[in-house]
Amino acid sequence: MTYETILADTRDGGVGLITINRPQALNALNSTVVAEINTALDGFEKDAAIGCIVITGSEKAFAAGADIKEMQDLTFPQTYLDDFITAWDRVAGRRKPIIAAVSGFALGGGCELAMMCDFIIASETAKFGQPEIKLGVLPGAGGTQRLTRFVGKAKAMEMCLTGRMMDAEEAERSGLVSRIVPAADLLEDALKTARGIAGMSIPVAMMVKESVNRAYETTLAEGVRFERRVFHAVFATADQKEGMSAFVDKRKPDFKDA
Ligand SMILES: CC(C)=CC(=O)SCCNC(=O)CCNC(=O)[C@H](O)C(C)(C)COP(=O)(O)OP(=O)(O)OC[C@H]1O[C@@H](n2cnc3c(N)ncnc32)[C@H](O)[C@@H]1OP(=O)(O)O
Repeated sequence: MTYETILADTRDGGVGLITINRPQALNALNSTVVAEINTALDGFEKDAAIGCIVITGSEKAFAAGADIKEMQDLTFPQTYLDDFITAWDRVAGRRKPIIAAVSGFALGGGCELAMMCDFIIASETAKFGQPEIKLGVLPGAGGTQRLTRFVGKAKAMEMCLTGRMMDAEEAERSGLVSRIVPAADLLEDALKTARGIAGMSIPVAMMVKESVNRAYETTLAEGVRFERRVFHAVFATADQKEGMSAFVDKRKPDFKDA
């Protein structure tokens, strides 16, 4: 796995890029890769220059799931005592926006990792699926819950019960991915999108992420109340003054993340 910081140019913000790189196993996610992703994310979250993160894989595979060879001999006490898979949840708990740039297979834990990100940009070759049932298990990194929220019960149930894959078009139609781009443009498109987000006020982008995520966790009334409190709070930031002044002055805003 590699990760790098792409520093800000004059207008846009800095982006953290994580590339899953285990080609011999179609980027299957073993515990080392998951630990490396978390280490990279820890660094990006602490780095004030980074405003958005992109996680990607290769053209053939974003990730073909959790590493089956690592899991095959595990016993119940081992999974229970080690709290197997729970380390993956740290991706979903991150505060800075994360984009998944998906080409090729995003299966099992690969699909679950993509769904833990804030949105998915897919190449036209992307294939999503939760095939765990074919291995005699079920999705264990949130797939039954997140897929259902993205695509609804009927499709999620069918995919989890049959292991059928969904292509990029169906995934876009169903609300799993935000956009489809040509495979050759995927990374540049995701990085451009990430740079744009990183060029906003970073604390405000984080508040947007937190507020949208509330929609998944609470009632509409509670969610709207939360949004209203956060909305009032942004008027205490210099970035609100800068953003609105820049609009009135017909110039580009220069956010200070303050
Ligand atoms: C998160 C939790 C709790 C669970 C999971 O994620 S369970 C895993 C879910 N994923 C899968 O079941 C997908 C398994 N992979 C496949 O079905 C196929 O590899 C494929 C359809 C994605 C691609 O098939 P293809 O014929 O193009 O390639 P293969 O020859 O099958 O694979 C190449 C190479 O990669 C190894 N590989 C692929 N996926 C995994 C995986 N998830 N874990 C470990 N290794 C994987 C595959 O064994 C082969 O390696 P060898 O050449 O050494 O046999």
